[in-house]
Amino acid sequence: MAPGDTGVEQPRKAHRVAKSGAKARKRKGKGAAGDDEGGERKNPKAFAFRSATKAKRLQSRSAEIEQRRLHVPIMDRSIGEPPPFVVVVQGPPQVGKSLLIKCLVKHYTKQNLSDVRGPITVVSGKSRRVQFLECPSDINGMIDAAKIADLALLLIDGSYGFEMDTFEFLNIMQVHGFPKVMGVLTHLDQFKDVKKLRKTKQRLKHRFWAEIKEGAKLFYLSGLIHGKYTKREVHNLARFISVIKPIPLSWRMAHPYLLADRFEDVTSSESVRLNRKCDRKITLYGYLRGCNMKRGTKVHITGAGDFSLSGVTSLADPCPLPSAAKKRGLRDKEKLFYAPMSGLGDLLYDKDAVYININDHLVQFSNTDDNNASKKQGKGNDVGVALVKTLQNTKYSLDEKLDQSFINFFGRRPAAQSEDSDMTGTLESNGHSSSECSSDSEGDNDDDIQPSDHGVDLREEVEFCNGRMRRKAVSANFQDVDDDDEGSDNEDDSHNEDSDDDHLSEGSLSSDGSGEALDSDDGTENTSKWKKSLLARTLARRSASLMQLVYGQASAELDNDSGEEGSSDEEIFVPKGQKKQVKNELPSFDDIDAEDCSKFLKVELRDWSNEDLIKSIRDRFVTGDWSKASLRGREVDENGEGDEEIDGDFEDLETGEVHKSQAAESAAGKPGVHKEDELKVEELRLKKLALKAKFDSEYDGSDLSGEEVDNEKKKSKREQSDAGGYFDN
Ligand SMILES: Nc1nc2c(ncn2[C@@H]2O[C@H](COP(=O)(O)OP(=O)(O)OP(=O)(O)O)[C@@H](O)[C@H]2O)c(=O)[nH]1
Repeated sequence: MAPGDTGVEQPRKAHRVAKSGAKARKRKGKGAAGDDEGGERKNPKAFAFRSATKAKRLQSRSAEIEQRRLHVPIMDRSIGEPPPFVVVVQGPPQVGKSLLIKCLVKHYTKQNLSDVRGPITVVSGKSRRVQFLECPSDINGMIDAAKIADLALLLIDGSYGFEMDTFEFLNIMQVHGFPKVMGVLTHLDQFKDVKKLRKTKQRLKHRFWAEIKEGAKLFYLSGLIHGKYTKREVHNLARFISVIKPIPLSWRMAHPYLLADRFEDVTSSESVRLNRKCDRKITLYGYLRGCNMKRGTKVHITGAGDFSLSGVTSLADPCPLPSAAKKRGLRDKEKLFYAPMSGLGDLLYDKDAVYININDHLVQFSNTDDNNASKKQGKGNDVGVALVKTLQNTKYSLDEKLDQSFINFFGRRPAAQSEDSDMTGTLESNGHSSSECSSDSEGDNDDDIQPSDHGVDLREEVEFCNGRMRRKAVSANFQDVDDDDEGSDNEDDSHNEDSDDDHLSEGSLSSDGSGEALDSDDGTENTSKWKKSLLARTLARRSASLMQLVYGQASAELDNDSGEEGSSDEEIFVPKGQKKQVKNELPSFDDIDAEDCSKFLKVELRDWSNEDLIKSIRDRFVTGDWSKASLRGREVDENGEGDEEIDGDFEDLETGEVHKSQAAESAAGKPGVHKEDELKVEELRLKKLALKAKFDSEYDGSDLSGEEVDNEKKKSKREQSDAGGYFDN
């Protein structure tokens, strides 16, 4: 029977303070320390600094703490669970990006990923999720990835060295707010010599530090075991990824953005059937980052433009944190990953449907079976069967294909051929053969490599290595012995006059290959030299203007245009407003498509700091001289542009003021001079009208008949007589 059941409360023992043992000793120790503190307070001189260096260090430390305290605090506006941490895996082609993501996913989730497609979300800890994204190897993909990266893993092929892709990505990241960056060296198993490996590691590390910062993290993946990176190395890397703290970037925190991990076309099939090119409705799914997104706001989809948002809905978290996930039953496993594009995941609850995902490798497609069968048949494959199968597989008819195709009259990339020829040139001049290119950067140089503090001299070297084009990034400060020797040999042949700092950039064989004379002014421009080749390549990619190819330079046309404008005789035949159109070839602000504000239109703006320009419009305001403007209006009138009488006397009904017209006032002053002017103008006008009539009589389709001309003449005479009467008064 339990004692509580008796209903009588047992008396509890009072606590007795221990007088001996560990606790008592501890208590005693505390007391002694207190005495010491007291002693320190009693005799402060005894505890003063004895070393000046130590004092300085302590002072600077306290100053640093104080400064940090004074910094503007960063507001954390996130509500609830934070969205997954975006890890962008970037590197040149075939460096091992997909393999690294697969290994990391395996480490976190114990799942084998067959294909890396789209963002992959995994739970990396009790309160942390990570979203892996493979960065495409093209510039546009890099720009998109840099915008959302919280951590960038820069993969570098250790056996080859740095490639231009890495530097391009670093540069792009600098523009979009630099996230955390970690380097990962791969392909290190291709080194046979341990000493060489050590030297290369050291060299690449210092090069990496010079580019990012002293002490930046660089991981080494020493090789593959069963086609995967070693568990230990992946484990270490995963731990670093799990503990890294993202840098809060103010711009990102103030703007809502979303990395879509799934999208669906929800356009009704009927409207698609009626018009294949109809406006589609797309639903995008993803974790919202930054701040809240409002309905009706415009969203920019990278690479597609601006669109209006018709609605935002919050859905259940597809990859909840272990703490937040509610188990529905014992059979419910914790979902530790979410990768709909890669075919990972099971059940998916949507706004209006539930999806069951089955991994691609578990699904038996009849198509795949056919392919396998045809593969098995090998060379003895029946041609007829293959032909029929290809016909069955045809997606578009010939007409549709013809509709989509275009005929290329002129080469779209005229510089591409030259680029290729330059590449071969580079290959020859460098003397690298495809077999040796993987190990050409190694040497037995024992000198210590010192990272430079300022701009690093960088040049691009295009090579063909293992059957593919690679853009090696070579820098003067971090070159090894082999490269130095070869480089100096080549340079001795061709460039003898180069200075220490500039010889590498001068001797560089960039991919644009135009033999451009690079600036050799000072070391500060060194970092931007490689970007020139980037610009040249972009320009080369730009399609040629058909107009320019047929009619020559546009500048000549412009000259002609301006010449035509000068001739006053022909002005008369230009329809009203047409001249203006020709002049304003550039679109004005009114023409800008409000829907797509992502397009940048070059609009000619006037320089309003110019005094003369300001004076020229002064009279257009209420405070200006309106009498002049009215005169101007009349002149225009007299030139045959309009019939309305603008000027004249009028009385301001509000103030009761009577305004006299300029003409009337001037008539009172100097009537003779004005009369002469008027006559001259009238003469000119008649002359022009006569010319116009002559022109009209020559062409049948003219709008102005002879009768109209007569009417015009009569009208002008009447006006003249009116004016005369006016002056006579
Ligand atoms: N020997 C060796 N091979 C590696 C290493 N890392 C990757 N590979 C191999 O390199 C090849 C390319 O790997 P991927 O992961 O497909 O490279 P990737 O960067 O995703 O390639 P792309 O997506 O085409 O840009 C694979 O066959 C890998 O097995 C490494 O450290 N050592």
